[in-house]
Amino acid sequence: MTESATMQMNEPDVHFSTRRQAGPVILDLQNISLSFGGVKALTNISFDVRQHEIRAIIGPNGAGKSSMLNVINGVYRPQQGQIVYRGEVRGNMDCHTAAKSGIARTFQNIALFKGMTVLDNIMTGRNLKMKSSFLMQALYWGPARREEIAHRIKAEEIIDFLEIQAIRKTPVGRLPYGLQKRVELGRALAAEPEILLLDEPMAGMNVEEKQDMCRFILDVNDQFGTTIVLIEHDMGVVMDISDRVVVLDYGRKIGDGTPDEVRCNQDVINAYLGVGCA
Ligand SMILES: Nc1ncnc2c1ncn2[C@@H]1O[C@H](COP(=O)(O)OP(=O)(O)OP(=O)(O)O)[C@@H](O)[C@H]1O
Repeated sequence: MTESATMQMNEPDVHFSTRRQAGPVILDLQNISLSFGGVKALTNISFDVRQHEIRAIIGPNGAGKSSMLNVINGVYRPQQGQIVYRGEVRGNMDCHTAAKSGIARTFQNIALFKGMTVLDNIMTGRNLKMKSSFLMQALYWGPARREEIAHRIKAEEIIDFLEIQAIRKTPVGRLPYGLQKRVELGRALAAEPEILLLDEPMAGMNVEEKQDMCRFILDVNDQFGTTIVLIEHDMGVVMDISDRVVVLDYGRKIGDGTPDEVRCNQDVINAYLGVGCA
């Protein structure tokens, strides 16, 4: 554990302008730079995420938001900088290890098994929690059977929580887009993550679907205590549900603060928002 990280973990709770009580820093991104050949996707980006907060990443197309999520969940390895997670400097971590350590995510384009039912898709989110060997699972024998039942109960709890009982046996490919997004959230929740990364959870949704998704995100945060990092282009949603917002533009950080602070930041207005806070 680094000295600075230790100090951060011991910091008292912080109360943001909105309703939540945020805890100590759980994730600290320090001077992250990432390039793809000559393309600089991220340049010297630093920001932190506190336990139990909802942290938004916003910015124009190509700003580096998805790349940042991919750095956090180990898909991309930055050429520079370091990540401190739960007080420890994280070495080279692949996405499997990141998932095992409590980081789950959803994707900009839905990544579900379209031919499988809602229940089976959510069950795939339990894979990392399964302890039985492949052989025991194949034979569906003894402990494997008991384990499978326990995982199914957990999946059913998530289905109840997300109010999708009526479609639990429906193949995902037959569902409207908004419900598919909800199932994808369910699959991520099935891993019981400590940090949930949501890449444009409201994209392509109508107003009613967005309201539902907002409610579920707030409920996940509130009832499970899950820390949430989300990318979203709907500024009404971002300003409404986030505790703090980090703003990227051309791979650089141009703003960081509460929704009110970011809304009134002239660099952010010029690069992205267009209109001020007056
Ligand atoms: N795998 C990759 N290979 C090469 N270039 C990439 C790769 N991934 C991202 N980039 C480039 O990095 C930059 C940042 O892209 P990124 O997708 O992170 O932005 P974004 O803010 O998420 O954009 P959007 O809002 O459009 O999803 C862009 O110039 C993009 O073309």
